[in-house]
Amino acid sequence: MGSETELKLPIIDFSIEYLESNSDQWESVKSQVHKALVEYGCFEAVFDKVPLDLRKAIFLEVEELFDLPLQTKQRVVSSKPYHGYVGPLQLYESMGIDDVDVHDKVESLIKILWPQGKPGFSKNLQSFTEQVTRLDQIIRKMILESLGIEKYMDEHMNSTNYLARLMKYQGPQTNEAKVGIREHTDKNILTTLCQNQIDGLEVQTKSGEWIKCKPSTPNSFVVVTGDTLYAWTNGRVHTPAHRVMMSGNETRFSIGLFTVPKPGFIIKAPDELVTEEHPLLFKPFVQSEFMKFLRSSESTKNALKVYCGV
Ligand SMILES: O=C(O)CCC(=O)C(=O)O
Ligand SMILES: [Fe+2]
Repeated sequence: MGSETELKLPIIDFSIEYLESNSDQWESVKSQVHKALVEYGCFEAVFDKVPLDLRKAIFLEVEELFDLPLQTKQRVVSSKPYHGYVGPLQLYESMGIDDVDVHDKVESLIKILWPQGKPGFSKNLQSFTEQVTRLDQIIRKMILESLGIEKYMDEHMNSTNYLARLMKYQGPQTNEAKVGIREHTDKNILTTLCQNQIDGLEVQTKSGEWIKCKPSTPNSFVVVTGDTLYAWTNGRVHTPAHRVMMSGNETRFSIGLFTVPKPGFIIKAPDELVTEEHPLLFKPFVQSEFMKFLRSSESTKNALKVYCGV
């Protein structure tokens, strides 16, 4: 019998003591990031700056959070889609935490869920966020450098906020795969995902095959680009469709850190990336307005093109 080779995401190692700009290591990792994002819009990042006991602790706390009564979770509301509490849907529920890198914002959310406070969770979430935002910033710096648009670095870095989303997917109690979160592209800039030991994330290649993500180390994260990065780079990086498929009995938890443009910030491809060979793909747009459009439109497929395609 011929054995099918399983498709795998590129694996990029960021576990280097000092990943300094301009060092040989930096240049090597940068070119791997560039290649992976052009080809897949996605890769596995090995990053050992989040200690494993911190990961373990935070996932236990995420589990506790979802075990709170539904009425308590539903107190976390937001007018923005996928911010605040979402669910419970068939297998899925999630809790969005806006500005997760801003201590007071996190504290006020925790007060809603645990009026008596939850110091362990607050501290762990802060340490986790500090490290994962570092990884996000290294990757974004590498993206801008590899596209030759370093002059926009400060403007770009200052134009974003961080949303964290804690997610729970119930096992469907059958070996038949069931949809946990349906196929979509992310609408933000960059997403960094980490999961408990239960797999389920699948990423589609440009040729339409699905890659089942099986993180190769306990220190792994999956990094996915969003439509806004695709638009801002005028199509230089791919933005992949992805979904979560669940089977079996076990519950999957994941944490996503989403880099989101600040409300009102105009996404406009740098002149350097608009050429005869690469004509402008999207008119300048405000991501928060696009999100409102998405909410009112029927289909999310090619939504950005429908909204502001040239
Ligand atoms: O849970 C995951 O691993 C993926 C979640 C996801 O794709 C999303 O929230 O946009
Ligand atoms: Fe996603």
